[in-house]
Amino acid sequence: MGEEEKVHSFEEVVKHNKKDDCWLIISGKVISLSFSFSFLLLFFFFFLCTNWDLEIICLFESMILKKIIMIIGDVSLLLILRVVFETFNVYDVTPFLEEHPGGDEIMLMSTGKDATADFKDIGHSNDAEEKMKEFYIGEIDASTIPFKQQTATYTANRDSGDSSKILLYILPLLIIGVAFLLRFYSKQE
Ligand code: HEM
Repeated sequence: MGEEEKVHSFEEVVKHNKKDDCWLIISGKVISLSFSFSFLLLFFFFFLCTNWDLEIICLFESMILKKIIMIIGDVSLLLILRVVFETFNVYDVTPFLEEHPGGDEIMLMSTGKDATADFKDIGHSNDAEEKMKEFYIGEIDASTIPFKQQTATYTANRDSGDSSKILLYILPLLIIGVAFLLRFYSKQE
């Protein structure tokens, strides 16, 4: 690894697209915790429902319904802290071009964009993933990725972002909707 590990801009990375200077962007996994405000709100909603004796929110007469609401509250507590694991790593593969079993041309074609899909589609072995580490020179600053690149070539990342958005916003709304339905029916009983 010739370079010092650092955060690179997208603009800088795409310039390294030649045989004697070749950098690749491949996403990797790091474990970090992120805080979900919507699940915190959800937890407080169910906490109040089950623990406070307020007439307006404590309308669940049935014990089974109360238990269900308590479980949903506990699950939302667990989801307040989310594990996020995606980072865009930069690799200086210049010294490896000649010896790459797939050839140098294919590597050069993967420069200037997110090469994660290219790398994964080949079905590289664990040894290849170990080898990658030798060429790691830092991460890419996500805010420097142009919008077009983010939508066109950062598909894998965008998809995982969409699914986490569904989990973060639609799921709490659905759960609250179900809670109100349960409350409505338990009132009628
Ligand atoms: C740091 C980046 C990369 C490293 C360290 C790497 C390493 C390797 C290694 C060790 C192999 C031998 C087979 C294996 O062990 O899986 C291989 C094969 C191959 N790689 Fe890569 N590779 C990298 C990036 C890429 C990229 C971006 C492409 C673009 C599509 C690519 C395409 C191929 C192909 C086509 C083969 C041949 C597969 C075969 O013949 O079955 N590689 N690579």
